[in-house]
Amino acid sequence: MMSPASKRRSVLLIGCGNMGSAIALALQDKAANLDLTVIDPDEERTRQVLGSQNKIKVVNDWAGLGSAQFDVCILAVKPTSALETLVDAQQNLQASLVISIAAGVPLAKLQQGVTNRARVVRVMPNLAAIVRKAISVGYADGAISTEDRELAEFVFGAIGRFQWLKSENEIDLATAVTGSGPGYVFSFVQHLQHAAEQIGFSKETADFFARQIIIGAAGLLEEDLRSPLQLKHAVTSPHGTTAAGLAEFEQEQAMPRVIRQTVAAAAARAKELATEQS
Ligand SMILES: NC(=O)C1=CN([C@@H]2O[C@H](COP(=O)(O)OP(=O)(O)OC[C@H]3O[C@@H](n4cnc5c(N)ncnc54)[C@H](O)[C@@H]3O)[C@@H](O)[C@H]2O)C=CC1
Ligand SMILES: O=C(O)[C@@H]1CCC=N1
Repeated sequence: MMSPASKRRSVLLIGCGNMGSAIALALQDKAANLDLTVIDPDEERTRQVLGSQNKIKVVNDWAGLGSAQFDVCILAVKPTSALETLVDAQQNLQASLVISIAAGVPLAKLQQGVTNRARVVRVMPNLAAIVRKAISVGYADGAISTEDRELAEFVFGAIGRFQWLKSENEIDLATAVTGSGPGYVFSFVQHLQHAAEQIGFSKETADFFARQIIIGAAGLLEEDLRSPLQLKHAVTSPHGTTAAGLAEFEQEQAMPRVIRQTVAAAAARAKELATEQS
């Protein structure tokens, strides 16, 4: 079998917002064998975000696609319009692997909008796709072919790391961790910045500090083999400043409870989204 990287394929990306644009730009850079078409009603913003130095074709309605057929379709619209959009696209997706990144929209629902139910995959990436450091998780049912699995791995490999999950339930749970996770981290940075301002630093300095702390810590998590716990111990001198700070931060009713409740609330919302769709 030819590897996904060695065969020329056409890709239709539906929806070019935060995630769609990140995926389109990564595919353009990293997957030279893919011919990319993007459809989004906001053509002007789409052209602006994608820039002009590429071969991506942009259209703003289905008529712009004519009778073109695509090997792969990536569905990157809001969950509420996922099925309706797939139905609209159906005539152009007769031979497509369809990959939906819409949070919470069940596989069974997506399958209602396609002609070949065996060729639908759910993937949950995250916003770090913009810098090609996403973690994406995927789920497909047993009917999916090995070739389609490899194709999905290839496409999402362009934006970072990829892992298959064993059940559809897991993809909704992962959405609350990996999909939403960058949002929790940005909230942490935002509040760290505010705290630095409160003890006297200017907004600009506090912003610089808060960002660099995360960038430095992320670099350690990427390059240093120690566990997060070991790294934490390396920062924390006995009776020192970090120990004093962590004594507040790690109180059971403080950060540990907040993180647990945050992830549980997001997971509950992912489940609700699934029922809203069915
Ligand atoms: N933002 C994030 O961090 C993540 C989002 N997701 C999922 O990705 C999907 C997109 O999210 P975002 O990119 O944040 O949303 P967004 O609102 O930034 O982008 C949606 C895009 O779809 C376009 N659109 C609307 N109707 C359309 C149609 N009928 N045909 C083609 N394009 C249409 C809009 O003009 C917009 O550009 C959602 O389903 C979300 O659950 C998944 C992982 C992470
Ligand atoms: O907040 C959301 O619903 C989407 C899914 C994961 C990240 N953003």
